[in-house]
Amino acid sequence: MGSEEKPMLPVIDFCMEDLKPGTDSWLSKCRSVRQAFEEHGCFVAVYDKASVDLQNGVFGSMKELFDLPSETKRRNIYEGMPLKSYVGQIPKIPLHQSMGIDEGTTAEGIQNFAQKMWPTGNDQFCKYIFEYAKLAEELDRMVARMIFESYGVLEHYDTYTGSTIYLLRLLEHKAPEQVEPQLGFVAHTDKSFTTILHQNHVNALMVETKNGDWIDVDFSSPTSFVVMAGDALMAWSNDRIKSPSHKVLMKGNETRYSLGLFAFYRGILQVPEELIDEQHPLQYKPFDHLGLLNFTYSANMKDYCGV
Ligand SMILES: O=C(O)CCC(=O)C(=O)O
Ligand SMILES: [Fe+2]
Repeated sequence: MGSEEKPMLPVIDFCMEDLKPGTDSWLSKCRSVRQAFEEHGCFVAVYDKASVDLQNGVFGSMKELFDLPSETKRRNIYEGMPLKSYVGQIPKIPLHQSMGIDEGTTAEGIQNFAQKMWPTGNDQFCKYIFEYAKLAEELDRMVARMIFESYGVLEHYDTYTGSTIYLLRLLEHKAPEQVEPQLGFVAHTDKSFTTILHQNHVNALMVETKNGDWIDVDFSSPTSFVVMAGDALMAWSNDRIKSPSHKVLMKGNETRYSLGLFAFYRGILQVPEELIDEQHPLQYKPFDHLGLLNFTYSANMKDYCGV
């Protein structure tokens, strides 16, 4: 009994009306968030703030973007910064295309990006992407507060959020060319502090567990978001939280659109004293988080700032 059950990520509900700091439900969510991060490095958040109009608008806008000619999409270039630039037509992962939007939660950042793609502007695109980014940012802030609070270092939270910048990545994965599942995006860990993922109804994300199994993540519901720990949260937490390896494996015959909101700290991050003890000796030197943006997906945190 139960042995055939598929492994699943923890699901944490953020929809409650009274989810406010100081309440009992808030404290219990803080504990759930910490536990999910420590056990899996990620979880599915249920967050019902996106209207049907916003959902349709976001995924419709993404289709319009990725349907642009390759020469146009290549205008989104940041020299030496693979996380921000246009990625596409890569022989190893032909189904994958992605675009980064720098300062992706600001109207200006989104408008600058849209200007590169549509020289006469695209108000609809900007409206929907901005509205979505704000909502994902709100969820990220709430999770960040819960992380700081659950480790007893809430006083660092304001400094942290005051210095966060967000990179928004828009991704398209085409259906596989054959019947067999095909890799959409290679296994990697994120370089962010936290990442918020959202997608259309097409599931394809897989996350590696601590014992090396791969879990299929179902977040096909419009109210589901994946919250994932990046390498910077792993280092900040002194390895209490591990950034999980994840990849995209495409099946079926539909195009998948997904969005990743990556939180980066502008400045030096370091392990709080409270998180260092005999069982958890210091693992990382203070590090410049934005410096990680220049690294590729294969960069290793221990090489960057291990003690
Ligand atoms: O498309 C997804 O769900 C995951 C994308 C991802 O892992 C990334 O952009 O870092
Ligand atoms: Fe990722």
